Amino acid sequence: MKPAFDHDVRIVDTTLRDGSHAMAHQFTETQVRDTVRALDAAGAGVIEVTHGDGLGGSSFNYGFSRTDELKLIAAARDEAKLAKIAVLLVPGIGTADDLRRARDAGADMVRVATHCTEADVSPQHFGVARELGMETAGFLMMAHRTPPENLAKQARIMVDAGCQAAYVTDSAGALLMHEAKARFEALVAEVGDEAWVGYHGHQNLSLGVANSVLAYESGVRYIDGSLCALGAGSGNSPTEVLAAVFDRMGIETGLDVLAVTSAAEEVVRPYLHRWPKMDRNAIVQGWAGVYSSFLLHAERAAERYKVPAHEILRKCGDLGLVGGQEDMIIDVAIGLAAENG
Ligand SMILES: CC[C@H](O)CC(=O)C(=O)O
Ligand SMILES: [Mn+2]
Repeated sequence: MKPAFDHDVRIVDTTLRDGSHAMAHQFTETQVRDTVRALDAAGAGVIEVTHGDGLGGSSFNYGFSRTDELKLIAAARDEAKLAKIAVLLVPGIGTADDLRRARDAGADMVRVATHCTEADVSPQHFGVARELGMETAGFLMMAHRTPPENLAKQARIMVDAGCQAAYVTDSAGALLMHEAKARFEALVAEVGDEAWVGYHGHQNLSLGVANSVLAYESGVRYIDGSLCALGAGSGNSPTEVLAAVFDRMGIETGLDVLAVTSAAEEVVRPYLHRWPKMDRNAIVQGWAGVYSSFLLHAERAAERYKVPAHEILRKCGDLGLVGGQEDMIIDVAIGLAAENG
């Protein structure tokens, strides 16, 4: 059953979840409160708050959070007058109990994320979410790595399990426009009568906003963005740009363009240590199809083993590494260091 929402398209802001990768998971409660307040006032419908790798992500493998994510979720719930609060859950990183705790802390929606060919690990979590009365969405990550017809079959598994919005998740920012469109159309044809279709883009090849327009034209109605593009790799489609572009197209997002640009400029920008950008490393991620959240891990390994980060990332692409294999980045760096003598 498709949840109702008030506008032509539901923009889901993930500054405080995907942006956690770019912030090395160091968000403070004050930053979260200020960002939620500004987004909520600007008309954001859904704001996602979690460790970058989802509930339970704070760990040696993915990076420790500065502030307990349940505290951040509760703070977000406290600040949001109208917006729903979403959390991300990767089965195996987060558990059903993590989801129950997030619900108690005030989360209204969960987005269950699996690799694009592994949707069959998600039904349990959709079941728990629906029992808890939460809205649901499903992320099919690294969507460039499987053909449109298979991605649609994976979306079908999620929707049959209780997912209300199945996402084409371009984790590597690798999808060219025709590739993205084929996936949008395949999902809309397969599940569009029962569920919404969503698009989550990364800007590694600078196509997040263009693909968002194509997504809308293909029938996609959940579209992700982040203020200042704050997200993994070169970041996500900037929420403030989506607001402006859809406004020019006459498509109602519920976002006030000037208020959301102020949220980006005056609230988020001052706390950025690095503004996500399309530098060599991020472009290689889009070109070679590498999971965007590998960026900081690869840069750290590059420093430690004295090999260029873009070479590490390219090798990760050649090896076909997927989310959850962050530890392999070290192996790759050690291997390259040995090869380079
Ligand atoms: C599970 C973490 C990951 O960052 C989810 C996501 O945003 C993506 O795959 O792009
Ligand atoms: Mn992402």
